[in-house]
Amino acid sequence: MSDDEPDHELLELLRQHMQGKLTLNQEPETGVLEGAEWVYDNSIDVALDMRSCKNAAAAIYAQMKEKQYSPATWSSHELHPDRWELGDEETVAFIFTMDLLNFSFWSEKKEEDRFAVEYGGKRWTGYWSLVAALRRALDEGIPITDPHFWQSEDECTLDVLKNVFRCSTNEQMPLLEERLACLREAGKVLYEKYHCSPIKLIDAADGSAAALVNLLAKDFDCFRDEHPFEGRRKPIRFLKRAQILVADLWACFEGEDYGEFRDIDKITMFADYRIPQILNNMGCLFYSPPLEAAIRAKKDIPQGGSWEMQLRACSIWCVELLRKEIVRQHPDTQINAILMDFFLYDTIKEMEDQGKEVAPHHRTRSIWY
Ligand SMILES: Nc1nc2c(c(CN[C@H]3C=C[C@H](O)[C@@H]3O)cn2[C@@H]2O[C@H](COP(=O)(O)O)[C@@H](O)[C@H]2O)c(=O)[nH]1
Repeated sequence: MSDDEPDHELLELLRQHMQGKLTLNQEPETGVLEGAEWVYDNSIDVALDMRSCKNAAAAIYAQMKEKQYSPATWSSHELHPDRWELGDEETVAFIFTMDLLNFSFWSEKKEEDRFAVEYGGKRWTGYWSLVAALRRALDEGIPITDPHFWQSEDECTLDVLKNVFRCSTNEQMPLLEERLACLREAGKVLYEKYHCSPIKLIDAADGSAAALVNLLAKDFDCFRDEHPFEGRRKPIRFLKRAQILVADLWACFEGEDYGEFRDIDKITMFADYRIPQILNNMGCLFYSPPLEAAIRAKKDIPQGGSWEMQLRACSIWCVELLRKEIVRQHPDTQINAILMDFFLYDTIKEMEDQGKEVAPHHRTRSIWY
């Protein structure tokens, strides 16, 4: 083709693009933010206070800077492995197992009677009791992070899991049967689709955080945290444990190797029962009187109900608005929704440890968070 001849192929591509017909290899999206905004726009029992959000954004930024929050903060927690301690493969297996079971630790018992795990000379409750129990099992030679073990109905039994989660009080780890079902399903899916290896699953996402979240939601029932909401055609996607799994990999590996994701900033806050609590405490999130009364009375808030969906979605949207405000005030910041979430979770836990008076978190018993 001589220089003065038009490149018809390029012109055709351009024409298709101008007509919106050209779909370049578009990066995947999880749809979590879109769903959260939709529910926020249609919420009547949960709302945001924009003045408090503006003040909170400045306070969160200042405290995160002061505490130097970064991906490395994750491994600084005593029970979290850093990537060198267990080696890459076992670290990935540990994080996958942890976030497969990372749900519903709250208890109505008094502090001394609630489920707790003794490990490393300390008493661990809540999320940390899970991490401590997994470490203790590995120390005792129980292959609790091995998908082959999870599949075995002879080896990985409810009694074995009761032993893994044994504790010194008379309260059992909540939803133990459901946790066993998660392990069993994950073992089966990993065997059928990923050569029994979480690393093969990560490789299949080809460096995209959104793709990995979508793969987890597509292939594993127990990660498919999406639910219908009043009149909306598509389910609302929270994908909390799928997202926190990607976030924990990113943080533990500090954005390298099995933690390297080019679109990590697409991960949102993780819709659990702690972040709504601290957002409410900060005045950012507030409730209709009946919902406020139900939460303060520690009433059961049914999973999938309108109240619970509004709580989770509006919390995601609130953190997104806080993040945008922080970026507006500090355009060069590395702070993303993951680090904000980690900070908010750690903060509410510190406030509780210090005995600070905070309103209760909402009570929903579910495998999703
Ligand atoms: N949104 C959000 N939810 C989180 C975490 C974590 C722990 N992440 C660690 C990793 C890095 C951070 O720095 C943390 O040290 C647990 N959870 C959820 O909370 C609940 C447990 O509460 P409690 O029973 O009080 O321990 C339960 O639903 C659990 O899934 C988080 O980070 N964000």
